[in-house]
Order: sequence, then structure tokens, then C-alpha cells
Amino acid sequence: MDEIRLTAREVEQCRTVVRELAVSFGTVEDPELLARATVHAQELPRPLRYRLNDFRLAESSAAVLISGFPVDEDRIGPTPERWGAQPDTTSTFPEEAFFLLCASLLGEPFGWATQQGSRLVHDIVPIRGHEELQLNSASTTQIWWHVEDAFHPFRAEYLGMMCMRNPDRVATTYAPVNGVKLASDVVDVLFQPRFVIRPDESHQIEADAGDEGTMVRRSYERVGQMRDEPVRIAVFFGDRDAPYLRLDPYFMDRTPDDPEAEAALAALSAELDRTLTDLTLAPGQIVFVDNYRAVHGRNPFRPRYDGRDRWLKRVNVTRDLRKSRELRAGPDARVLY
Ligand SMILES: O=C(O)CCC(=O)C(=O)O
Ligand SMILES: [Fe+2]
Repeated sequence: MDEIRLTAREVEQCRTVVRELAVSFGTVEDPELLARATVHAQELPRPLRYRLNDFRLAESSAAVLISGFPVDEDRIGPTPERWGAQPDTTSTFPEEAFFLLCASLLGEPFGWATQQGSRLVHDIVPIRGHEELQLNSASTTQIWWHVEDAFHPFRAEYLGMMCMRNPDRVATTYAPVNGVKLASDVVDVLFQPRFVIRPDESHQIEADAGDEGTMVRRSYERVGQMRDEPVRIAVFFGDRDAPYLRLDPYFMDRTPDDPEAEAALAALSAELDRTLTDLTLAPGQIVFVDNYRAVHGRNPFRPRYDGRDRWLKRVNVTRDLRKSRELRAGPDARVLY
């Protein structure tokens, strides 16, 4: 994993860019802020921009960690009890703005109409009642490693997570695809469209949509269709010698009619299990996982429900918004329906 450590001087430079945005904006969800972020991000320190550009373009690593940006523990306020429940969106504005500026050096932040009320920046917090679900709001159960939104053709190229607090040092888990060793005939099978991935539960909790508009309803219908009539896809794609990957075994069908495909998936899963490592984010740290080149998950933990729970902000980033135009309301709209 690449690590970028900001120097004290660089942090000051980053804060200057953020302060300028804070004059005009109170929330990072303002569409105008995102339009400006792309431009203002070019005022971030040049070493940071070079390193993120290498990560994006040369695929120097399957994840990059950015350390050094401070989090003001008092100002951010208590960990919300559920996503979207932060009483004052300005309380985390500096952290989230820096996060989005970094994200916009990799591509375009976007959101899903079927997730967290169409917000771009998600809250990852434990929610009472979700403890055992296979969702990021779970706690006592582990989140099995996965490619984010693996079922969807327009899933993120990068998944960004920024830590607000993590007092119990709960680890995100991570495994890059280039660490796996597989026989050549297994790789062949993984490159063939013989696998089924269904939408995960985070896209199916209708009550959480927060918006009953036709677009949202249609979006749930589309996800429902992907669940009920999934098409077979390849797990590996791209370069035969350095494949990209797309899988989420927890939501994948077994294929008893195709034992060879089942065995290939089992072999890849065993390799990813073998190479899975812990990444414990500390407040202020940001990780961008290359969602084409690595899987991620999370270890289980005991939730506190006392306002001091683990709290991450999360953003989906695509390199190219245009490819999902049929699912968006306008050329610069960032929500996929
Ligand atoms: O909480 C984490 O560290 C990661 C959870 C996860 O898989 C996600 O939010 O996409
Ligand atoms: Fe995830």
C-alpha cells in the first residue's frame, strides 16, 4: 500500500484551500462545491497531487493511505446514531472538504439513489439493530471482504474512507489482487462470464431512501431486476497478466451446474483470504482502495452506542461520469438512479 504523509507545511496548505471553500459552503453535498473542488484540488500540495496521480494512472498500488490531516475531536461532535443523523453538517466540513478534494484528484465523486438518501459522502457508523447484518452499519459480525457494489456495471473505481474516530482501533481489511497465486487454467475460467453477483443489502432497504420520487422507485426496480434476473459476468477482466477483479462471494450464487466455475471462485477466495491484511485507520487518515484491484472488508467489534463509536466518512469515485449517463439526470449530476 502506498502511504502519503503530509508535512506540517503541507497540512497548512491543505487547510488554506479548505478555508476558502468554507467561506461559500456549509455542506459538501452542495453540487456547486463539487464543481469547484475539481479546480481547487489543483491548489493542494504538489507532492500529494503527484502521488495520487501515480496511483490513478500508473496503478502504483491497489490502495493509498493519506496521513496527517487533523481531525478536531470536539468540533466534529458525537458519532451520529445512524447515517445522515449528524445534527450540524458544518461540524465536519473541513475534514469532508479535504476528503472530497483528494477524491476529485482521482476522478468524480458520485452517489447512489438507493444508498444513504442519495448523499455523496456516507457515514459509516454502527446502527442499533444492524449488529449482525452484512452492511457497513453492522458491528458484532464481520463484513466479508468484497468489491464495492460488485453487482453494478457502474460501480466505483475507487472507494474512499476517511476516519473521524476509531477509539477501539477496529480494522478495515484489505487484499490486493496482485498478491494472489493461481494456476493458469483457473485464471482462464475467472476471465469467462460464468458467475452471478446479486445486489447487496445496502441497495435494498427501501425505507431508507428518504425520497419517494419516480426516479428512486425506478432505481429500486432496476436493482430488483438485477437481483431476480442477474446476468452471468466474468470475475477477472482487463489484462491477462494483471487482471482487474469483480466479486462479492457473500452475494454470489453457487453454480452447481458449473463445478469448474465454482472451483475457480473457491481458489481465488482462498488466495484472497490468505493475503487479507488489517488496516486500522486513525482519525484524519484517508484510504482510497482501488475497487478494480483490491477487495476490502472489516473486522467485527462491540458497538458502544455512547456517541464515541467508530465513525468513517465514505465516498464513491468514478474516473468517468459519462459512462453512467443513462442513469443520471444531467451531464454533471452525480447521483445514479
Ligand atoms: O468499515 C469499514 O472499514 C469498511 C466497511 C465497508 O466495507 C464499506 O463501508 O464499504
Ligand atoms: Fe465495502
